[in-house]
Parts: sequence; C-alpha cells; structure tokens
Amino acid sequence: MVLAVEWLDSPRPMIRLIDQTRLPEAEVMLEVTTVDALVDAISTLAVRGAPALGAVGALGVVVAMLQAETEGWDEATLAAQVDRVRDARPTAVNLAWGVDRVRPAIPMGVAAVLAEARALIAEDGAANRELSRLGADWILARTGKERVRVVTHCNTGALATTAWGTAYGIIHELHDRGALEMVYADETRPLLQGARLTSWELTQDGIDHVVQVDGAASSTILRGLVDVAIIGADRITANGDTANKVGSVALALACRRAGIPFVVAAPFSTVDLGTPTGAEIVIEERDPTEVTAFGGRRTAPPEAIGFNPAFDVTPHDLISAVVTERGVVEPATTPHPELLARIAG
Ligand SMILES: CSC[C@H]1O[C@H](OP(=O)(O)O)[C@H](O)[C@@H]1O
Repeated sequence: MVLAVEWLDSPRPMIRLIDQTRLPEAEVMLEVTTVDALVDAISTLAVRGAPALGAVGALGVVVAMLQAETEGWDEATLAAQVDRVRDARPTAVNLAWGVDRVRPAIPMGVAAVLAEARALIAEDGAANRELSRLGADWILARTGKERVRVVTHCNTGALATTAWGTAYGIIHELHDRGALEMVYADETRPLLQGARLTSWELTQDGIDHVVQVDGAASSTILRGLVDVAIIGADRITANGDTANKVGSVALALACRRAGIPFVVAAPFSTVDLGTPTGAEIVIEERDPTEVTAFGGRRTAPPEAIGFNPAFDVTPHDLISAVVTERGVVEPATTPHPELLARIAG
C-alpha cells in the first residue's frame, strides 16, 4: 500500500507525497516545504482525494508556520498563506476541515499543530478500516450473495486517503473475505484516476478487475454484470446528497433502474452537516483543456471549448447507503433533512 501523504522531520521538515500525475508509469516523490509547492500539488492533483486533502490541509498549516519563521511572515501573512491552502480546491470538504481542525493550535507552536495533524491522520486511517468492515457487512447482507461483482468510479484507495481507502477499502475487505468476484473500474475521464490509479492499486493488491470507459458503466449495470456500485465522496450534506467525481450520478441512475444498491463510502470527516443539501455544494470547474486535449496532444478541434465540471451531485434518494465509521444510513429509504446528524456521535 503506497501512502498518498506523509510527514518527514528529516533531512528537513517536509510533506512527502507521491506525484499521482506521474502514475502508473513512474513513482516520483515530491518533497513539499513551501505553501506555493503545496498549492500547486493540490491544484494539479499531484495529491488528491478527499481524505488525503484533509491530511495535506492539516500538514499544510505546519509548512506555512515553518515558512513564516524562515521568511519573517507576520500573523496576517501567515493567515493569508494558510487560507491559500484551504481554498486550493473547493468541493471536497476535507481540505478546509483539515486546515480548520489544526488552526486553533497555531498560537501553541509548530509541535502542537503537527501533533493535531498526526492525530487527524490516525483518526481518518482508523475510520477507513471501520467503514470498510461496515460496508462489506452491509453489501453482503443487502445482496444476499456470497461473492459480489462491483463497479466503482474514480480512485478511493490509499492514494486518495490516509490508509487503505474508502470505497476501495470496502472492495479490499470483500476481497480479503473471499467475497469479491470482479471489479469494473471506470477509467474516469478526463484525468483517468480509475485507469491510472485504481487499476494500479488493484493490480498491486492482486484483485481481479477490468477497466471500462465511463460511458460503459450504465450498460454494465443495466446488463446485470454487477451486483453493487461503490463510490467515494468529496462532500456529503446533512440530508445525504453526495458530491463525487463527475460521472457518479450516472451510476446511481443506472443502479436505480437496475434495482441494485448504490453505496457511498466515506469517513465522517467528509460529512458536512453545515450544508443542508447538494444544491449548495460548489462544483469545481477545471481547465477546459483537460477535456479537449490529453497527454499534451489536442484531441478536439482548436475552436472547441471544453466543459469540465470535476464533480457531480447524487441526490440522496438515489443513494442506498452512506457508509461511515460512525454507522450506515440509508437515504433512499429513510429520507430526512438531518439524516447524517443521526450518526454524528
Ligand atoms: C476517497 S474519496 C476520493 C474522491 O476524490 C476524488 O476526486 P479527485 O480525484 O478530483 O480528488 C473522487 O471524487 C473520489 O471519489
């Protein structure tokens, strides 16, 4: 399991992360010691995935504090630099959550903030393992099958989290139990998180899978080739509406038509009780050329303009289960404006 993010104290204090834009061809490690480098890594998706963004948000405050010491930033400048990390991507609630979780410790110094960041990472990692068990239990009970065929979208493994993954964590748990027959991994245009990253992780873990184009996912479901769809999340609102990688809602619609479960898996740090519904979620609009070109080669005519929302919102009534480490809720069958608050603990 290759971790997305780690903190190193030597040879100098730094965030070390694997550059996910280089996978699967090359495993290149980035050593991040400045806010500029971290914001660039987040915005280019060198580091990505909601829980991993929570970790780099928290560790990014440590980087900013150390840079403030060396560059003589005053409090206002430090706050503005921390805000740059917090605002580097808008949709995943985890990035802001990670920054906000450690920010109150700034007056107590670098060691205190780093301790808070490390605690956050450990908690989220433990959450991965618990939700993986709960999710596997729920899916096997709901399908009544001994082995299940799964479709998943984007990447939700160790590369996207602080441990072994969310939706991927459930897949891994099913595999460990001998209850996984096949995984259909959506390639996930335009940046191919599925084809490049999920397939890389499944291969490393020895899990049988195929990679399919995003446009095949609905027919794979309607043809009865899978028993359940499992996806991650970037922001889950109080009523269960869920923002996730663009293409997710198509799977939910097909699952409803096919009568199979559509499952969202996320640590509770991805739940945003302060946002009532998905209508209020800001959807990141990325560079249009990610759609009209690939690998540095233009694929659409020069006059073509790309439309590139990075996420979509699945309405709660299409979601069979939201699986977190604090429990499972079933938005489609128990709709409620404060559904997720019921398991907030
Ligand atoms: C474990 S949640 C990962 C979540 O984040 C991904 O988005 P991105 O690759 O743009 O950071 C995608 O929505 C995944 O479901």
